[in-house]
Order: sequence, then structure tokens, then C-alpha cells
Amino acid sequence: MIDDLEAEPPYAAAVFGKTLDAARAYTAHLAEHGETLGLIGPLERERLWSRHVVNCGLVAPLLNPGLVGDIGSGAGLPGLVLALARPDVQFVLIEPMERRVEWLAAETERLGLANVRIVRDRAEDAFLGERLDQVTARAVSSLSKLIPITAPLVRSGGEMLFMKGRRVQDEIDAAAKAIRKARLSDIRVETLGTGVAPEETFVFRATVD
Ligand SMILES: C[S@@+](CC[C@H](N)C(=O)[O-])C[C@H]1O[C@@H](n2cnc3c(N)ncnc32)[C@H](O)[C@@H]1O
Repeated sequence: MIDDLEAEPPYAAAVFGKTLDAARAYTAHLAEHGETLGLIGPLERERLWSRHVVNCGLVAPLLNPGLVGDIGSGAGLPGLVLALARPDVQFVLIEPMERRVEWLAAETERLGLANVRIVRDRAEDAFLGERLDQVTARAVSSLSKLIPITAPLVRSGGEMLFMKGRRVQDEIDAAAKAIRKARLSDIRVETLGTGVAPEETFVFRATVD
């Protein structure tokens, strides 16, 4: 029992459904070890459910069965959370830092996730052997940097789903050149969690040509 871990919010059950127990196991373990391993800051336990686990879980319904790559998974946000919420989807977590890769591998095993593969590399250097159907990322870099390094990993007709803050439209405007160069279409912002969670989650969504 971790004293400063945020209590599980009632809406977590609606977001995770049958996979709530797995989300609980992941959250408890991250609360226990995340700070020591340098995965989360000391204040994050107080908002671990609402700010991290649930808002990543809100992205799960946007995924299609197929191969999803999560860039810069870090503690497993959103990659591991999505993998536990969507056992019908295959995931490859792409993360360059050794310590984080070790955590991701150990957690994948501990949670018994058969749908996760981990690649230790930077997105721009990663060799996956197949193209992604969808790519996700959260708190990795601005859209103008993220789009060019991830577009080559995604198949034609595949999708980018990048979790962003409230100022997502400013980022989209600043990334106009990268968006043109990567030939993205159907660009939109999904607002998730309205009426469910107290804080909305924003996702930049685009199709790769
Ligand atoms: C601020 S952390 C965010 C981690 C996690 N996505 C989250 O939301 O908590 C950024 C992560 O991106 C990884 N990263 C940075 N540049 C990257 C790149 N070019 N390709 C893949 N991962 C990268 C870092 O190693 C780090 O784990």
C-alpha cells in the first residue's frame, strides 16, 4: 500500500472494463517502483490514475486490430496501458533508454502480456521488419519533430495518434511543413474523456499517405 497513490477514480472501471485488474496491477507497480527507477517524478503518484493511466486508456478505442507502435514508451505510457486494455492488438514499444527498456520488458512479463514486443532504439533508427498500422506517442517531442521520424514506420493508409496538450492546434500550425512533407491527410484532433474523466485528453490524429 503506497500512501500517496491517488485513489482509483470511479471512471477507471468504465475506461478499462474487463481489463481493470491488469490496469490496477500496472498502476500499483509503477507507484511502488517508478520513482526509484526514474520513470516518474515524486509528485506523479498523487495523480497517477487520472493524469497518466486513465488518460492513456482513453486512447484504446481508437486502435484497430493490427500492429501498433508506441514511440518513447518510457514507463509504458501509453504503450503498456494500451496493450493491457487491448489484448486483440499487437504492440511494439520503441524506446532507446536501457533502464526503461528493462522496466518495460519486466512489466510485460509480469502482466503476462503476449501482445507486446520491445525494440531498444530511437524511432528514426529502428528496424521493425514490418510497417505499423498505427503509431502512438506521448510526451516525446513536438509534432514537427515527431512526424518526420515516425512517418517512415507507418504503412500507407496507417495512422498517427499522438497524445498532446490543450495547445495541440498551435503545434499543428507549427508543424505545417512536416505535415505537408509526410503527406498526411485527414488531420484532426480527437477530444477524449468528455463527460467521463475530469480532464479531457487530446489526440492528434492523421492518416499517412
Ligand atoms: C518524457 S518521456 C515520456 C515517456 C512516456 N511516453 C510518458 O508519456 O510518460 C520521453 C521518452 O521518449 C524517449 N525518446 C526520446 N527520443 C526518442 C526517439 N527519437 N525515439 C524513441 N524514443 C525516444 C525517451 O527515452 C523517453 O523515454
